[in-house]
Amino acid sequence: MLISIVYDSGYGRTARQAAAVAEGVRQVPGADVKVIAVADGSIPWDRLEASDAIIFGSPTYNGTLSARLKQFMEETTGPVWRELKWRNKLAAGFTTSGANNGDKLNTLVSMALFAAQHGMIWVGLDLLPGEGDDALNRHGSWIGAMATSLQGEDPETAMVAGDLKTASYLGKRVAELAGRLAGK
Ligand SMILES: Cc1cc2nc3c(=O)[nH]c(=O)nc-3n(C[C@H](O)[C@H](O)[C@H](O)COP(=O)(O)O)c2cc1C
Repeated sequence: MLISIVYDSGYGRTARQAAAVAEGVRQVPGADVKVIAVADGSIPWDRLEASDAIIFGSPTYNGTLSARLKQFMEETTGPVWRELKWRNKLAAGFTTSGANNGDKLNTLVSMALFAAQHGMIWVGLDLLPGEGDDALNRHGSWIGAMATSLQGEDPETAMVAGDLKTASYLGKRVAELAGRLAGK
């Protein structure tokens, strides 16, 4: 099955989270993942239409999606939404913020609502809250994968191990469910 990850990242942290999601997808036999940075310009609409699942990622800026991910969402209106081309695809989301809370729930809610408006099927996390920096789902989020980056550090060291594991877990979960839906 085809899994696409569409994300934005101003300073490289969400890009690391996106890479972790992709690594999780790759753990599932038969999963083909493409990572698409909206900042790269042209959106591969055909690939997205062919995808079984699309996973959205954004930094939390001002308590919501980055402007570039929002721009991408608005651009789907003509080529995708008018014909509900993404109907019944799986969707999921991830975000990183600077503060532990940082209002990042709102970012994931915005993604889930966007997916609902496209007739997509939202996949959250099935992980009980974990404790400690190495733990899966240390933020106790059900709606999607959250990360809190260490401010003032390079992207290579800014991400917390448990948050990257959680991102990978989400990617694997989406790929496994996409496989089940496809009867594989
Ligand atoms: C314009 C802007 C707005 C931000 N707003 C928030 C916010 O509302 N809450 C928060 O916790 N962090 C906020 N941050 C911090 C970023 O979420 C954090 O640095 C994140 O890791 C950036 O991800 P990126 O490297 O993928 O851009 C903001 C950063 C910027 C540049």
